[in-house]
Amino acid sequence: MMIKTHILGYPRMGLQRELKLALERHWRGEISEQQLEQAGAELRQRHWGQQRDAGLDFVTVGDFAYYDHVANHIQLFGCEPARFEFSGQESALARYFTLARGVVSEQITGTCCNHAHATAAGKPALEMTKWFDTNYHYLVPEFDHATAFTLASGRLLGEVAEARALGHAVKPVLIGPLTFLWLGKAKVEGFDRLTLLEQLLPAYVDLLLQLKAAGVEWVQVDEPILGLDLPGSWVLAFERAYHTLNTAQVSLLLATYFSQLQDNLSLACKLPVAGLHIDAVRAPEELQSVADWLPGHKVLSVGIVDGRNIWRADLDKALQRLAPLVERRGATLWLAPSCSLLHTPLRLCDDASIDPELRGWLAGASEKLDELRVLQRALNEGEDEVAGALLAARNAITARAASPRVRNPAVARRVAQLPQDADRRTSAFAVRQARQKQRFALPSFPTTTIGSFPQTAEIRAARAAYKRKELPQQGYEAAMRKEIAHAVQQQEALGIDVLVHGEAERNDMVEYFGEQLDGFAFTANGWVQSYGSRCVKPPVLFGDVSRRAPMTVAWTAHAQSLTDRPMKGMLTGPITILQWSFVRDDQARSLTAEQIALAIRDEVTDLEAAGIGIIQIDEPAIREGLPLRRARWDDYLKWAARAFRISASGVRDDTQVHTHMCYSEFNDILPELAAMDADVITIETSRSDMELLRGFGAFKYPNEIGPGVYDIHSPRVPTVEEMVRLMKKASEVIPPHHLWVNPDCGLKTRGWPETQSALRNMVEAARQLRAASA
Ligand SMILES: CN1c2c(nc(N)[nH]c2=O)NC[C@@H]1CNc1ccc(C(=O)N[C@@H](CCC(=O)N[C@@H](CCC(=O)N[C@@H](CCC(=O)O)C(=O)O)C(=O)O)C(=O)O)cc1
Ligand SMILES: N[C@@H](CCS)C(=O)O
Ligand SMILES: [Zn+2]
Repeated sequence: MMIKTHILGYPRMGLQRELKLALERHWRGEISEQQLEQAGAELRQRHWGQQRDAGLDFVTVGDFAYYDHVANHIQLFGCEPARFEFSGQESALARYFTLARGVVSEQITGTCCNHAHATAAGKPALEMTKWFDTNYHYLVPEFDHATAFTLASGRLLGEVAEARALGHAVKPVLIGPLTFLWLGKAKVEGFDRLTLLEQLLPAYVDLLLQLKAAGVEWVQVDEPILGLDLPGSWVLAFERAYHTLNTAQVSLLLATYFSQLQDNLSLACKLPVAGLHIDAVRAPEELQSVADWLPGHKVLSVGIVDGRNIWRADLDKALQRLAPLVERRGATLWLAPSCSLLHTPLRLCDDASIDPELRGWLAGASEKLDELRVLQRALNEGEDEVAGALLAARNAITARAASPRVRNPAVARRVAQLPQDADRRTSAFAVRQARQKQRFALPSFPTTTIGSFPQTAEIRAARAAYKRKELPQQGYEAAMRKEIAHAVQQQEALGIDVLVHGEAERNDMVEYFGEQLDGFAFTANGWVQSYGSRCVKPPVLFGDVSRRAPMTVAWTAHAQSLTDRPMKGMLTGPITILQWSFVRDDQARSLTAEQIALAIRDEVTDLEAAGIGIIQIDEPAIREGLPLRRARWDDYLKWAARAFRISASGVRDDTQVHTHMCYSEFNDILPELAAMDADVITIETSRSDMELLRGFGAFKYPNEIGPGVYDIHSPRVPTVEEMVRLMKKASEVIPPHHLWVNPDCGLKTRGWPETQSALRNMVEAARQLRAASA
């Protein structure tokens, strides 16, 4: 009996973000396609080597992407949207980057977010959206009646050959046909993309046959949508689809992850595939049922190591859970992380920013490979053979559980003693609104921005020099104050009503707060891809959270001292901090959220005491945190809204609380957004042409709203007319005296030239709206 190990996918960027650097150099024209391909090949080779060295039975091929793996499938199956009008002369890689980044017709110099969403005469990139409940964004395939599929790219087969030439046993990974169609978007209203399945399947069969001819035995086919509440027609389509794929006679490992199979469990077990992978971390309760239902000759791949978090695995517990399966299934049992390791940092064991004690509690992707190896050897050779490794893991788990660093009795007391009404403002919105109108005397259609201004190369370089200790603290702070003064001066010159300090001092909105809160640690190289070449370093939330000292007050008060206009304090909310961090798994997320909320509440009240009258608490990740299964929504939304209210409710009636949300659909959670009771909500709406606001109007959203009037993802400067048009559209569904005028989101990925021009037009649009409504 030999139990096998494998992974569903591995991080792509490299420890020093080598792929990001190579990509951005290529986009700037500094290195050729060939040089970029060379950098990609080196990373793949290194990462496959790590998988082999860890004793995995296969290396996984097809998880690598120069931008996004969904985009890879668009090329693989030849369904690049016709609207890009490729001439046929472009290289495949050039077309790929055009899909990903669009074509900007008006080239404006300055930093760019690397992704052009909407351009007037250029070609908008494919839309980006969240990959299930992660902070990874994929490129959305576009489907219509004319979409056709064919096996069009040799890249995957090329990578398979590359890995085999290096002597690896290879298991390619594909997104399954149903998940691929589900993730796409119908370009024509009413078009049912499921109708494309029959045409898509032959392309998959073609590919599987070629993989087989290339010597491949197993292919992993990811169908994570089996963990969603699917319409009946999609559920029914699975059987048909997999009967067709089975004709290629390759062993298929159907991979599900992130959620519970529930109603789809027996379907997943019955499909004509050779094996099934399940996420035993997110759905531990289903392991037994799957083991019962899955025929004994099929492989059961158990996702036993958490692929979504960075805690060292409890190997004793894992072995206990696996023991009955080993007895029953023997060699048809495989072990794996719960999902692709794309969502974890590559390596943490030697990260210089984390102290050795804490480091011993963590496992990045490469350490998770080692955990799999220990489990495999314990089961195949006996626990004695890995007694040392098991003991080390046990000691780490015990040390973490017993560590005084994890518990702070003062935090526990404060949470326990929190009055029930700590999440309520003193007065109802109407009373607050009247007091705030009196205090700020803002014009109708007041203008503001969402917080960040361009993170220029100079800002990043100053921070890098400060971190390397080449620039003393004083020098760094002086440089940031200069940036703030510049931002204030720009906004005053433009005539914006409510100013922001610009967030120059923040590396990332979540990492910045994590660095300043007790209970968090932060990494030097714990990068995780967010989209394309953009990465984040999620902080590690390991213990009870509390605020050591005010975090933003000095910067905000300084900014306020430079202007007579209201300066908006800028904070990140508890749910977004929770969602974009690696969070402790030893207590409920709701409790952790409450602790963060209290820390933010202290900052809010300190800002108020420092004379800041308007405070924004960003919650862009509130929707992303929604459980994938609807039955679990209510519980989450209840505690998430309460955590937000706790953070926001310590202030007077005449202090105005804003919140901001982006990257999401909100219409299905409007009552809960209203229950957050922010005085003003600014939201991303321009890409939906204000359609998103219809829901807010129909629901009679009670408080004030700033619907974004322009998409900040593009350097394109919006015209006054189009912003006036959007606001007029907004006025049809929202009472005009409730409306604010602002961009969709922060401007950190933009350059100053286009920012100035866009905001100038935005202020002029507000002026025209006021004149028209006077
Ligand atoms: C709003 N979004 C965010 C999400 N998640 C977050 N955690 N934060 C977000 O803001 N999710 C949804 C969206 C979209 N996602 C992103 C994610 C990432 C970026 C982005 O621009 N990332 C930057 C890295 C940001 C950062 O941490 N910067 C640091 C380090 C800068 C650096 O690379 N320094 C160099 C030296 C530079 C020099 O010398 O000039 C170095 O250390 O080598 C900092 O500012 O200090 C990225 O580049 O990927 C955007 C949207
Ligand atoms: N205040 C943040 C919100 C991003 S969602 C910013 O402006 O970048
Ligand atoms: Zn935003």
